[in-house]
Amino acid sequence: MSGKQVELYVENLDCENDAAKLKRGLTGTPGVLDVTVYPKAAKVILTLDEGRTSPDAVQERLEGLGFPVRRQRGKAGTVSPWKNPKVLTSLASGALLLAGWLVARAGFPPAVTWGLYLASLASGAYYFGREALEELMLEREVGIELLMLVAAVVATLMGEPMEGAMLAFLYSISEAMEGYTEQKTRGAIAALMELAPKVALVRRDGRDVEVPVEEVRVGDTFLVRPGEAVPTDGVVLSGTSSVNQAPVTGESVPVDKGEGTTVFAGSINGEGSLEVKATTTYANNTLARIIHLVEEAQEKKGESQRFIERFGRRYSPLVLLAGLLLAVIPPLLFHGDWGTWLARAVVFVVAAAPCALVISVPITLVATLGTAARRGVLIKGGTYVEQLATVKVVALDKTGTLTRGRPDVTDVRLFSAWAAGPGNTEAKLLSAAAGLERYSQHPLALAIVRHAQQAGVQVAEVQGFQSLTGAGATGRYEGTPLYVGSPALFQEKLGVRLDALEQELARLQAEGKTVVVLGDEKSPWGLVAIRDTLRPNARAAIAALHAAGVRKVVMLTGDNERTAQALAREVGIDEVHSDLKPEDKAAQVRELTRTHGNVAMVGDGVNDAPALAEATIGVAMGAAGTDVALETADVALMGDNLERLAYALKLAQRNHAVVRQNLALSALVIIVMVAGALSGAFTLPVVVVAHELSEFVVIGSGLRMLRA
Ligand SMILES: Nc1ncnc2c1ncn2[C@@H]1O[C@H](COP(=O)(O)OP(=O)(O)OP(=O)(O)O)[C@@H](O)[C@H]1O
Ligand SMILES: [Zn+2]
Repeated sequence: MSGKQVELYVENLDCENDAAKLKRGLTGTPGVLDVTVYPKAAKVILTLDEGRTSPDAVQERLEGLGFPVRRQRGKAGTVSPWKNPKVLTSLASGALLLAGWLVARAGFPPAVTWGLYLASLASGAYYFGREALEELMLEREVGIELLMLVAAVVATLMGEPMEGAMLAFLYSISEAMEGYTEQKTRGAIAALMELAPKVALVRRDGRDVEVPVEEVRVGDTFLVRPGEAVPTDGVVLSGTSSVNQAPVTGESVPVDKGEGTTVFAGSINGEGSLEVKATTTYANNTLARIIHLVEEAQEKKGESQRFIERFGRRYSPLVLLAGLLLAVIPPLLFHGDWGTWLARAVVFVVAAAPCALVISVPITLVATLGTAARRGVLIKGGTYVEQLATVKVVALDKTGTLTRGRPDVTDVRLFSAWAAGPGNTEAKLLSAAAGLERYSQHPLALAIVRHAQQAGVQVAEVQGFQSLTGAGATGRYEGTPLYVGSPALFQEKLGVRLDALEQELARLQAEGKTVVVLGDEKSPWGLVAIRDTLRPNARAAIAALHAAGVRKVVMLTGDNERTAQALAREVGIDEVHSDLKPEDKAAQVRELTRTHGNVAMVGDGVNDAPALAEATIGVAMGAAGTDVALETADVALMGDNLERLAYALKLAQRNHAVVRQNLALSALVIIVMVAGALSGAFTLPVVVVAHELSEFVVIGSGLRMLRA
């Protein structure tokens, strides 16, 4: 059964409890086939059977459940806290608490004071109390909310209504704060969408008309004037300009754009005017996809978060049980005073509640993922952040990763024996080589075809083209089989000797050039040397990786040893593995993982897909233009800058440090407070305040990851 997918952003959805409630509310609604809730993004993705329901009906249902639909994404960060019901009930609770206290001091009868305190308790506990009970009854789980509710109610029953009310008020305000900060943190990424303009100047019937960006269709031509932002992704039809694409790639150095180049939504045009053909709709542009992927990543918990959640699920019931035993055992067995021990039990339950512990990981992670994305590094979930922090080896593909992947022919040499034949010229060699290579997508093939065309050579007709993966290609030229490929293909597979040009070959390879041989089954015709330029900052990027604590930077390539070594020396690579087939690359990655630990593999996905899949973390570079890389990589560097990987490693290490500090701090606070509670040194107000303070400190500390 297939249905229509609808993506909705809703208000008031800010934690797992809300998510569970929303899911319960919608599941079973007629026509709703599937519900996926993204609490951190405040987003719901629904699959609807349109025959039985409509998006409007579902919106109404959501409104009824207390989750009204927001009109636009990206508004998350701008939602006013004064409209949030959790904030409002909490503030009411505070006001009533204050009133109760004032009234008590003014000497009003206790009934009035009690009334105000009880109202404060009810208002403060309205949301978390309901959550506590729903969790208990529907999911059979004891949550922190229940610990707090029980403590507040028991304190009140013991004749301390002010303490009960204060607990409810402080806990509710910290909950509201937590929800609000999380919303704001994740809003930071959705706000990127605001960078794309609201209207586009589209050419319709020969005139330029302003239309809302949502109405731009694929294939439309739109105009981007100097200084304007690009409304959606497209290919430049005419004009030249330098464009700042920082929202997408995180790099504010302007990039030159001209006919045939790609521009991304949200980029800021420089001095020139560009005419662009839209390649995506507004909803599907790269910026929107980045936001979507980050929102998904923010839901994907890392190992440590899952561990803490599991721990929390077992720990909270134990706290409640221990509190119960604490209240009854000493009085029953050791003649303790009932009142004293009940009070201590209440203090203990609050002291031991693991609020700060539970929040420390997710808040930090949400901030880290958002910050990384704004700097052009898309990390697909908590697990990868954790693994990035402990990367030991970085493996790099050569073509397209260390080099630009747009090689050029530098030298052509003929074998004298072949050149002695009638009509055997460089032009004929190039014509035949280009005839074969025009069927191949390999960067080397493109270089050869381009060179032949520039030399004004007629490209020959070749039949029966066949690609020999990782070695070259073959086809029939003037009736005989012809081969183009690596020297190894000729020497080992075909048994053709290359002696006459052996020295020349070695010299070219030592210069870092890739040498391709052309020849038939009996004799070689000539050599074509091709050089790909190294990326300008490759050397700096590799130094940065070492500085970030990477033990080994390794090159994995299908090219020959000499060429690979020459390039590796130029950029400071530690180890080279050459002449690798795609499956050999994967095997190398496995071996590196076994001997050193976590391996990050950077590649372009052309002949290294198996290796990318095998690595702990598969990293794609220049992912902004290529959909597949963006979707399949574990970490996507949006721009073409390898230095961003070192940035990602450092960011992950900082995330790791902040999480560790947070966990240590919250554990320490719990230990001190529990000790104080058991010994009777701390009263309820003391632990409540300390508890909430520690939570604020942890949130504030996690938010440090927003700046990096
Ligand atoms: N279409 C082709 N034309 C000429 N030579 C080819 C072709 N395809 C492969 N080869 C030869 O086979 C070798 C290995 O190719 P492969 O695609 O595995 O790796 P690569 O492009 O050299 O480098 P990397 O593995 O770093 O991407 C090339 O260096 C080249 O010598
Ligand atoms: Zn708390």
